[in-house]
Amino acid sequence: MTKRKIVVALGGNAILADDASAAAQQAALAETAKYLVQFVKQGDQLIISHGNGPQVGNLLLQQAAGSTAKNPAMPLDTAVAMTQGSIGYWLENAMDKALADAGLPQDVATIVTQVAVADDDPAFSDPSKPIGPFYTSAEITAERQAHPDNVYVEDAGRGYRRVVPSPKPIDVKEANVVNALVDAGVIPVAVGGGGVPVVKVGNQLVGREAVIDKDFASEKLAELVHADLLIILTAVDHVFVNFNQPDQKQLTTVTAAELTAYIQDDQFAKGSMLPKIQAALDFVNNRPSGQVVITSLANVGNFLENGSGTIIRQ
Ligand SMILES: Nc1ncnc2c1ncn2[C@@H]1O[C@H](COP(=O)(O)OP(=O)(O)O)[C@@H](O)[C@H]1O
Ligand SMILES: NC(=O)OP(=O)(O)O
Repeated sequence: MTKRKIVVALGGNAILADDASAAAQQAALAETAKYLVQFVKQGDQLIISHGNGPQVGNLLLQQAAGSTAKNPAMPLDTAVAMTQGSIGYWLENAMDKALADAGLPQDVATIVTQVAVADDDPAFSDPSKPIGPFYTSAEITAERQAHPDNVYVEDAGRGYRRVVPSPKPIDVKEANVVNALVDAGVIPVAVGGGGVPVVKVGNQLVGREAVIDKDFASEKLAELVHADLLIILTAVDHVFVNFNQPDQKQLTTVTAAELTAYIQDDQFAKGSMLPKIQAALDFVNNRPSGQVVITSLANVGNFLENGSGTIIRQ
Protein backbone atom coordinates (compact mmCIF):
# COMPACT_ATOMS: atom_id res chain seq x y z
CA MET A 1 0.00 0.00 0.00
CA THR A 2 1.36 3.45 -0.88
CA LYS A 3 1.96 5.79 2.05
CA ARG A 4 -0.52 8.63 2.27
CA LYS A 5 0.56 11.98 3.68
CA ILE A 6 -2.28 13.11 5.95
CA VAL A 7 -2.85 16.37 7.80
CA VAL A 8 -5.29 15.64 10.61
CA ALA A 9 -6.95 18.60 12.35
CA LEU A 10 -8.25 17.88 15.85
CA GLY A 11 -11.54 19.50 16.87
CA GLY A 12 -12.32 20.89 20.29
CA ASN A 13 -13.77 17.69 21.75
CA ALA A 14 -10.48 15.83 21.09
CA ILE A 15 -8.86 17.95 23.83
CA LEU A 16 -11.40 19.67 26.07
CA ALA A 17 -14.98 18.72 26.92
CA ASP A 18 -16.09 20.35 30.20
CA ASP A 19 -13.08 20.14 32.50
CA ALA A 20 -10.31 22.62 31.57
CA SER A 21 -7.75 21.20 34.03
CA ALA A 22 -4.45 19.97 32.61
CA ALA A 23 -5.21 16.44 33.88
CA ALA A 24 -8.58 16.29 32.09
CA GLN A 25 -7.17 17.64 28.81
CA GLN A 26 -4.30 15.16 28.99
CA ALA A 27 -6.77 12.33 29.64
CA ALA A 28 -8.82 13.38 26.58
CA LEU A 29 -5.67 13.45 24.44
CA ALA A 30 -4.65 10.00 25.71
CA GLU A 31 -7.91 8.70 24.16
CA THR A 32 -7.42 10.81 21.00
CA ALA A 33 -3.92 9.41 20.52
CA LYS A 34 -5.26 5.83 20.45
CA TYR A 35 -7.41 6.77 17.44
CA LEU A 36 -4.58 8.62 15.66
CA VAL A 37 -2.22 5.68 16.05
CA GLN A 38 -4.57 3.63 13.84
CA PHE A 39 -3.37 5.72 10.86
CA VAL A 40 0.29 5.18 11.75
CA LYS A 41 -0.33 1.44 12.17
CA GLN A 42 -1.51 1.17 8.59
CA GLY A 43 1.48 3.10 7.23
CA ASP A 44 0.14 6.64 6.81
CA GLN A 45 2.43 9.65 7.39
CA LEU A 46 0.67 11.91 9.87
CA ILE A 47 0.90 15.64 10.54
CA ILE A 48 -1.27 16.69 13.49
CA SER A 49 -2.87 20.09 14.02
CA HIS A 50 -5.25 21.22 16.73
CA GLY A 51 -7.47 24.07 17.96
CA ASN A 52 -6.83 26.30 20.98
CA GLY A 53 -9.92 28.52 21.34
CA PRO A 54 -10.85 27.53 24.90
CA GLN A 55 -7.22 27.25 26.03
CA VAL A 56 -5.93 30.56 24.67
CA GLY A 57 -8.92 32.43 26.10
CA ASN A 58 -8.36 30.84 29.50
CA LEU A 59 -4.66 31.67 29.33
CA LEU A 60 -5.38 35.35 28.60
CA LEU A 61 -7.65 35.47 31.67
CA GLN A 62 -4.91 33.90 33.82
CA GLN A 63 -2.39 36.38 32.43
CA ALA A 64 -4.66 39.36 33.15
CA ALA A 65 -5.45 38.13 36.68
CA GLY A 66 -1.79 37.86 37.71
CA SER A 67 -0.47 40.85 35.78
CA THR A 68 1.83 43.40 37.50
CA ALA A 69 4.36 45.92 36.15
CA LYS A 70 7.16 43.44 36.92
CA ASN A 71 5.19 40.47 35.59
CA PRO A 72 3.17 41.78 32.63
CA ALA A 73 0.46 39.85 30.79
CA MET A 74 1.61 38.46 27.45
CA PRO A 75 -0.04 39.60 24.19
CA LEU A 76 -2.34 37.29 22.23
CA ASP A 77 0.23 36.20 19.62
CA THR A 78 2.57 35.08 22.41
CA ALA A 79 -0.34 33.38 24.20
CA VAL A 80 -1.09 31.42 20.99
CA ALA A 81 2.55 30.28 20.94
CA MET A 82 2.24 29.29 24.61
CA THR A 83 -0.80 27.10 23.83
CA GLN A 84 1.09 25.50 20.93
CA GLY A 85 3.69 24.54 23.51
CA SER A 86 1.32 23.25 26.18
CA ILE A 87 -1.03 21.34 23.87
CA GLY A 88 1.96 20.14 21.82
CA TYR A 89 3.53 18.75 24.99
CA TRP A 90 0.30 16.95 25.91
CA LEU A 91 -0.02 15.56 22.38
CA GLU A 92 3.60 14.38 22.20
CA ASN A 93 3.28 12.75 25.59
CA ALA A 94 -0.01 11.01 24.70
CA MET A 95 1.19 9.93 21.24
CA ASP A 96 4.50 8.60 22.65
CA LYS A 97 2.56 6.27 24.95
CA ALA A 98 0.01 5.18 22.33
CA LEU A 99 2.78 4.52 19.77
CA ALA A 100 4.82 2.54 22.30
CA ASP A 101 1.74 0.52 23.31
CA ALA A 102 1.23 -0.32 19.63
CA GLY A 103 4.91 -1.26 19.22
CA LEU A 104 5.51 1.59 16.75
CA PRO A 105 8.90 3.39 16.68
CA GLN A 106 7.91 6.89 15.45
CA ASP A 107 8.89 10.07 17.29
CA VAL A 108 6.53 13.04 17.64
CA ALA A 109 7.77 16.66 17.61
CA THR A 110 5.92 19.94 18.04
CA ILE A 111 6.81 22.86 15.79
CA VAL A 112 6.02 26.33 17.10
CA THR A 113 4.53 27.52 13.82
CA GLN A 114 4.22 31.07 12.47
CA VAL A 115 1.45 31.67 9.94
CA ALA A 116 1.45 34.73 7.71
CA VAL A 117 -1.68 36.87 7.57
CA ALA A 118 -2.41 40.19 5.82
CA ASP A 119 -2.43 43.40 7.85
CA ASP A 120 -5.35 44.63 5.74
CA ASP A 121 -7.42 41.49 6.37
CA PRO A 122 -10.92 42.83 7.16
CA ALA A 123 -11.09 40.32 10.06
CA PHE A 124 -8.89 42.67 12.13
CA SER A 125 -11.79 45.10 12.45
CA ASP A 126 -14.49 42.43 12.79
CA PRO A 127 -13.68 40.03 15.69
CA SER A 128 -15.40 36.67 15.16
CA LYS A 129 -13.33 33.87 16.73
CA PRO A 130 -14.74 32.72 20.11
CA ILE A 131 -12.12 32.05 22.78
CA GLY A 132 -12.14 31.11 26.46
CA PRO A 133 -15.11 30.21 28.64
CA PHE A 134 -18.83 30.79 28.18
CA TYR A 135 -20.51 33.40 30.40
CA THR A 136 -24.13 33.44 31.51
CA SER A 137 -26.18 36.60 31.04
CA ALA A 138 -25.71 37.16 34.80
CA GLU A 139 -21.89 36.96 34.46
CA ILE A 140 -21.40 38.91 31.25
CA THR A 141 -22.14 42.37 32.67
CA ALA A 142 -19.31 42.12 35.22
CA GLU A 143 -17.00 40.68 32.56
CA ARG A 144 -17.72 43.58 30.19
CA GLN A 145 -17.06 46.08 33.01
CA ALA A 146 -13.79 44.39 33.95
CA HIS A 147 -12.56 44.25 30.33
CA PRO A 148 -14.16 47.18 28.47
CA ASP A 149 -11.89 46.76 25.42
CA ASN A 150 -12.89 43.15 24.84
CA VAL A 151 -15.69 42.17 22.45
CA TYR A 152 -18.25 39.57 23.57
CA VAL A 153 -21.04 37.96 21.55
CA GLU A 154 -23.96 35.69 22.30
CA ASP A 155 -23.16 32.24 20.88
CA ALA A 156 -26.15 30.29 19.49
CA GLY A 157 -28.08 30.19 22.77
CA ARG A 158 -25.12 28.68 24.66
CA GLY A 159 -24.09 31.88 26.50
CA TYR A 160 -21.66 34.73 25.84
CA ARG A 161 -18.07 34.42 24.72
CA ARG A 162 -15.18 36.72 23.97
CA VAL A 163 -14.36 37.03 20.26
CA VAL A 164 -11.07 38.10 18.67
CA PRO A 165 -9.98 38.77 15.06
CA SER A 166 -9.44 35.68 12.92
CA PRO A 167 -7.56 36.59 9.73
CA LYS A 168 -7.10 34.11 6.89
CA PRO A 169 -3.79 32.21 6.72
CA ILE A 170 -1.67 33.05 3.67
CA ASP A 171 1.53 31.07 4.27
CA VAL A 172 3.09 28.74 6.85
CA LYS A 173 6.65 29.80 7.66
CA GLU A 174 7.74 26.38 8.91
CA ALA A 175 6.08 24.27 6.14
CA ASN A 176 9.46 23.02 4.85
CA VAL A 177 10.54 22.06 8.38
CA VAL A 178 7.31 20.07 8.77
CA ASN A 179 8.00 18.25 5.50
CA ALA A 180 11.61 17.52 6.49
CA LEU A 181 10.36 15.93 9.71
CA VAL A 182 7.83 13.82 7.79
CA ASP A 183 10.61 12.68 5.41
CA ALA A 184 12.64 11.67 8.48
CA GLY A 185 9.76 9.51 9.74
CA VAL A 186 8.77 11.92 12.53
CA ILE A 187 5.12 12.83 13.28
CA PRO A 188 4.99 16.65 13.50
CA VAL A 189 2.45 18.64 15.50
CA ALA A 190 2.11 21.93 13.59
CA VAL A 191 -0.09 25.01 13.06
CA GLY A 192 -1.51 24.42 16.55
CA GLY A 193 -4.24 26.93 17.36
CA GLY A 194 -4.13 27.99 13.72
CA GLY A 195 -0.49 29.07 14.10
CA VAL A 196 0.94 32.30 15.52
CA PRO A 197 -0.40 35.12 13.30
CA VAL A 198 2.46 37.16 11.82
CA VAL A 199 2.96 39.79 9.12
CA LYS A 200 6.17 40.40 7.20
CA VAL A 201 7.88 43.75 7.73
CA GLY A 202 11.09 43.70 5.71
CA ASN A 203 12.95 40.62 6.91
CA GLN A 204 11.09 40.55 10.21
CA LEU A 205 7.96 38.53 11.00
CA VAL A 206 5.92 40.55 13.48
CA GLY A 207 3.19 38.99 15.65
CA ARG A 208 -0.40 40.16 15.42
CA GLU A 209 -3.07 39.80 18.11
CA ALA A 210 -5.50 37.31 16.56
CA VAL A 211 -6.43 33.62 16.50
CA ILE A 212 -6.43 31.93 13.10
CA ASP A 213 -9.04 29.25 12.44
CA LYS A 214 -7.27 25.89 12.77
CA ASP A 215 -9.21 24.33 9.89
CA PHE A 216 -8.08 27.08 7.49
CA ALA A 217 -4.49 26.88 8.78
CA SER A 218 -4.52 23.07 8.48
CA GLU A 219 -5.76 23.42 4.91
CA LYS A 220 -2.96 25.85 4.05
CA LEU A 221 -0.38 23.52 5.58
CA ALA A 222 -1.87 20.50 3.75
CA GLU A 223 -1.50 22.41 0.47
CA LEU A 224 2.09 23.48 1.19
CA VAL A 225 3.31 20.01 2.22
CA HIS A 226 1.46 18.40 -0.74
CA ALA A 227 -0.70 16.21 1.47
CA ASP A 228 -2.91 13.53 -0.07
CA LEU A 229 -5.59 13.89 2.54
CA LEU A 230 -6.85 16.54 4.95
CA ILE A 231 -8.88 14.97 7.76
CA ILE A 232 -10.99 17.30 9.87
CA LEU A 233 -12.04 15.55 13.07
CA THR A 234 -15.01 17.04 14.88
CA ALA A 235 -18.01 15.94 16.96
CA VAL A 236 -20.08 14.48 14.10
CA ASP A 237 -19.43 11.32 12.00
CA HIS A 238 -20.72 13.04 8.85
CA VAL A 239 -21.67 16.41 7.47
CA PHE A 240 -25.43 16.65 7.04
CA VAL A 241 -27.80 18.60 4.88
CA ASN A 242 -30.92 19.76 6.73
CA PHE A 243 -28.84 19.24 9.88
CA ASN A 244 -30.95 18.56 13.01
CA GLN A 245 -34.16 18.52 10.95
CA PRO A 246 -36.39 15.42 10.73
CA ASP A 247 -35.30 14.99 7.08
CA GLN A 248 -31.53 15.44 7.72
CA LYS A 249 -29.36 13.48 5.27
CA GLN A 250 -25.74 12.51 5.78
CA LEU A 251 -23.26 13.30 3.03
CA THR A 252 -20.96 10.41 2.13
CA THR A 253 -19.01 11.30 -1.01
CA VAL A 254 -19.56 14.82 -2.27
CA THR A 255 -17.94 16.92 -5.01
CA ALA A 256 -16.74 20.50 -4.70
CA ALA A 257 -19.54 21.62 -7.04
CA GLU A 258 -22.20 19.89 -4.94
CA LEU A 259 -20.80 21.43 -1.73
CA THR A 260 -20.79 24.89 -3.28
CA ALA A 261 -24.48 24.48 -4.11
CA TYR A 262 -25.20 23.41 -0.51
CA ILE A 263 -23.36 26.50 0.79
CA GLN A 264 -25.55 28.68 -1.41
CA ASP A 265 -28.52 26.88 0.14
CA ASP A 266 -27.28 27.89 3.66
CA GLN A 267 -26.80 24.29 4.78
CA PHE A 268 -23.80 24.86 7.06
CA ALA A 269 -23.76 26.88 10.27
CA LYS A 270 -21.48 29.93 10.27
CA GLY A 271 -18.74 29.61 12.89
CA SER A 272 -19.01 25.81 13.17
CA MET A 273 -19.44 23.62 10.06
CA LEU A 274 -19.15 26.36 7.40
CA PRO A 275 -15.40 27.08 7.93
CA LYS A 276 -14.66 23.35 7.71
CA ILE A 277 -16.55 23.14 4.42
CA GLN A 278 -14.76 26.24 3.09
CA ALA A 279 -11.39 24.78 4.11
CA ALA A 280 -12.34 21.51 2.38
CA LEU A 281 -13.24 23.35 -0.81
CA ASP A 282 -9.99 25.35 -0.73
CA PHE A 283 -7.98 22.13 -0.43
CA VAL A 284 -9.63 20.20 -3.27
CA ASN A 285 -9.66 23.30 -5.50
CA ASN A 286 -5.98 24.09 -4.87
CA ARG A 287 -4.83 20.47 -4.85
CA PRO A 288 -7.13 18.59 -7.23
CA SER A 289 -5.54 15.18 -6.48
CA GLY A 290 -6.25 15.65 -2.78
CA GLN A 291 -9.31 14.72 -0.77
CA VAL A 292 -10.84 15.90 2.49
CA VAL A 293 -12.59 13.79 5.10
CA ILE A 294 -14.84 15.28 7.76
CA THR A 295 -15.72 12.82 10.50
CA SER A 296 -15.41 12.13 14.24
CA LEU A 297 -12.60 10.55 16.20
CA ALA A 298 -14.93 7.72 17.20
CA ASN A 299 -15.50 6.98 13.51
CA VAL A 300 -11.82 6.81 12.52
CA GLY A 301 -11.82 2.98 12.66
CA ASN A 302 -14.84 2.82 10.35
CA PHE A 303 -13.26 5.35 8.00
CA LEU A 304 -10.12 3.24 7.76
CA GLU A 305 -12.11 0.04 7.31
CA ASN A 306 -14.78 1.10 4.87
CA GLY A 307 -14.45 4.82 4.08
CA SER A 308 -17.21 5.92 6.46
CA GLY A 309 -17.35 9.75 6.90
CA THR A 310 -17.96 12.66 4.56
CA ILE A 311 -15.42 12.53 1.74
CA ILE A 312 -14.97 15.65 -0.37
CA ARG A 313 -13.22 15.57 -3.72
CA GLN A 314 -12.86 17.74 -6.80
N1 LIG B 1 -24.65 20.81 8.32
C1 LIG B 1 -24.03 20.33 9.40
N2 LIG B 1 -23.64 19.03 9.43
C2 LIG B 1 -23.00 18.54 10.52
N3 LIG B 1 -22.72 19.28 11.62
C3 LIG B 1 -23.08 20.58 11.62
C4 LIG B 1 -23.74 21.16 10.53
N4 LIG B 1 -23.98 22.47 10.81
C5 LIG B 1 -23.48 22.68 12.03
N5 LIG B 1 -22.93 21.56 12.53
C6 LIG B 1 -22.28 21.51 13.85
O1 LIG B 1 -20.92 21.86 13.67
C7 LIG B 1 -20.16 21.21 14.70
C8 LIG B 1 -18.68 21.26 14.36
O2 LIG B 1 -18.20 22.57 14.57
P1 LIG B 1 -17.32 22.97 15.86
O3 LIG B 1 -17.95 22.37 17.09
O4 LIG B 1 -17.11 24.43 15.80
O5 LIG B 1 -15.98 22.22 15.48
P2 LIG B 1 -14.67 21.72 16.28
O6 LIG B 1 -14.84 20.24 16.40
O7 LIG B 1 -13.55 22.09 15.35
O8 LIG B 1 -14.62 22.44 17.61
C9 LIG B 1 -20.78 19.83 14.73
O9 LIG B 1 -20.51 19.16 15.94
C10 LIG B 1 -22.28 20.15 14.55
O10 LIG B 1 -22.89 20.31 15.82
N1 LIG C 1 -7.67 28.19 16.58
C1 LIG C 1 -8.83 27.50 16.50
O1 LIG C 1 -9.48 27.38 15.45
O2 LIG C 1 -9.26 26.94 17.71
P1 LIG C 1 -10.63 26.17 17.99
O3 LIG C 1 -10.74 25.09 16.95
O4 LIG C 1 -10.49 25.62 19.38
O5 LIG C 1 -11.74 27.17 17.86
